[in-house]
Amino acid sequence: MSLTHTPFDLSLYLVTDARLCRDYGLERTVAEAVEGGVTLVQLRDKHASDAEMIRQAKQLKALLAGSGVPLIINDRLAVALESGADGLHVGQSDTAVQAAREALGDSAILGLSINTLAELKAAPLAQLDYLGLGPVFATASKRDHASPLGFDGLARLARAASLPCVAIGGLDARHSAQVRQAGAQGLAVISAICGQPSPRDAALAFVTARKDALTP
Ligand SMILES: Cc1ncc(COP(=O)(O)OP(=O)(O)O)c(N)n1
Ligand SMILES: Cc1nc(C(=O)O)sc1CCOP(=O)(O)O
Ligand SMILES: [Mg+2]
Repeated sequence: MSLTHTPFDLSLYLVTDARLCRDYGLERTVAEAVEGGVTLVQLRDKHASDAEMIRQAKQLKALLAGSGVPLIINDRLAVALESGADGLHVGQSDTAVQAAREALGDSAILGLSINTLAELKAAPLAQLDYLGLGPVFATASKRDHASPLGFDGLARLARAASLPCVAIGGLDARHSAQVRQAGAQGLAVISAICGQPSPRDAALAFVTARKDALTP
């Protein structure tokens, strides 16, 4: 199947946590992070109702208009459908990929979390646009996360994957080069941006690290 989805760039993928943003607030965090160089945003909120998340998603969609940065919804298919977001990210215990693809259509960006080669083997890759590989390291940002992969485990998964991959879990700008050497296209982060004194500078640090890694 050939998917005709919205273009997206996995280089620096911000996954939000409104509680972690504290006084700075979700919208200001996202706006500044995009100024700093975030290329994709995922609205993730384990506490909000669907209605609240739809409201937040619509606000973020308006804020991102014209930036070229797509908005992805974590877990909730109904929110993705109702809010006009650009896509959905599901985990192994969320809505099945096939059902999500059928509901969202071919233009939506659809991502799946992967922690093991068995999960990768079982994944319906033709229905997907990207894979989230993690956690690379243990992290306080996700309760009951799976076993950390380290860079070797990340490389094993990225090598075996035939889709673009983004690494997630315990990452900061210092890990940019190693993540790319392991074969992932980019880094997905929560706490390295949300709750930082300047989300803009925090995002910029990833961009600088990437440029440094590319400079001979
Ligand atoms: C880019 C990206 N990768 C992985 C995840 C984790 O998804 P999931 O396993 O469903 O866990 P929750 O985020 O729902 O707690 C992600 N959200 N984004
Ligand atoms: C949302 C999420 N998913 C993970 C996975 O392994 O699938 S790790 C994670 C949390 C990432 O947050 P931080 O950048 O603060 O470590
Ligand atoms: Mg999930």
